[in-house]
Amino acid sequence: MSFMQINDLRVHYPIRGGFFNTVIDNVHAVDGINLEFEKGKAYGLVGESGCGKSTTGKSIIGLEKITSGNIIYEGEDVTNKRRNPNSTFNRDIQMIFQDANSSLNPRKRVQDIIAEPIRNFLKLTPDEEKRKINELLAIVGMNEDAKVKYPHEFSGGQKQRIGIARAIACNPKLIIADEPVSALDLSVQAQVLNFMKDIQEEFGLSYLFISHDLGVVKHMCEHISIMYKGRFVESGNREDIYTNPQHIYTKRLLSAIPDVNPIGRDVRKRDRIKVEADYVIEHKNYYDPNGRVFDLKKLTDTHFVAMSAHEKGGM
Ligand SMILES: Nc1ncnc2c1ncn2[C@@H]1O[C@H](COP(=O)(O)OP(=O)(O)OP(=O)(O)O)[C@@H](O)[C@H]1O
Repeated sequence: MSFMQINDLRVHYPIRGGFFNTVIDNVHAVDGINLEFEKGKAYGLVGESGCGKSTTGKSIIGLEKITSGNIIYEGEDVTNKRRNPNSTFNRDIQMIFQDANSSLNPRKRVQDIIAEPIRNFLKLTPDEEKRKINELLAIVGMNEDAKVKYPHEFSGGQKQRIGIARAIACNPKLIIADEPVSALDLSVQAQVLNFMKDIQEEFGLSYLFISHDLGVVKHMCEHISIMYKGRFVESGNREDIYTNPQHIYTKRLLSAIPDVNPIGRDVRKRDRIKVEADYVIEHKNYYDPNGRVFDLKKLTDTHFVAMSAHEKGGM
């Protein structure tokens, strides 16, 4: 049973121009996506730069204005209530960002950064608040000494842990993690990801994990949506997406993952090209009205959009 549903979400940014600076067009950053969140599950959002991943995350939490669509949280339409700082929705849905530097106030000590949501939502006594902050620091594997320090005194991985401590302070249901590890060294990435998995299990958290890295998403998420130009071209569970991708764009993303095992690399590459080619031949009639079989290399963005629209029954 899902606790939150995102229905036909669209976020369009106006493009202004001309002498009177009027709206001449719109960027369809998010263009009709649907998502459902169940307790304790991790959902991945993958796609190349500019496809609309961050806009999706930010619009869910209320940092971007929604053009149309709605967000239903625990049975209630919260689309126009997301910005209310004291709402249950604001407490239960938290976000962590790629750049921990800019999401932690450099002028505040760690204890005040972590205390922010606690003061807003939990109304604890000063002693209870201290205990809570110590507890949270212990959960994210940090020493109590960290409390009186400022963000610049920590490494990237530690800053991300502080951001996570703040995010989990009020027992959220969902954490939207926008590229949380891509600014970190590989070894630190693994530590933070594993730690995020641990707290997911411990607290029954759900994640919306935004990344351009299919390897990271495979490690973290059981359900994955592949995004292209503001739409989902394919959604499914991890096994389906990685072993039996249906959409050519997914196949292309997967084939772009560097293959670390040299044995059989050429065979795998040939197999991938063959599945792409089969797909193209099978679907040639709707993206090529003349019935021509396209050369894979000549496929353009327009074809991908046409294919995804067709798969949704739109063409
Ligand atoms: N405030 C804005 N005004 C106008 N266009 C915007 C705005 N924010 C984002 N866009 C555009 O919306 C599209 C989606 O941007 P978004 O940041 O969501 O992509 P993304 O998939 O998260 O990319 P990346 O992985 O590079 O962060 C892009 O074309 C971007 O240029």
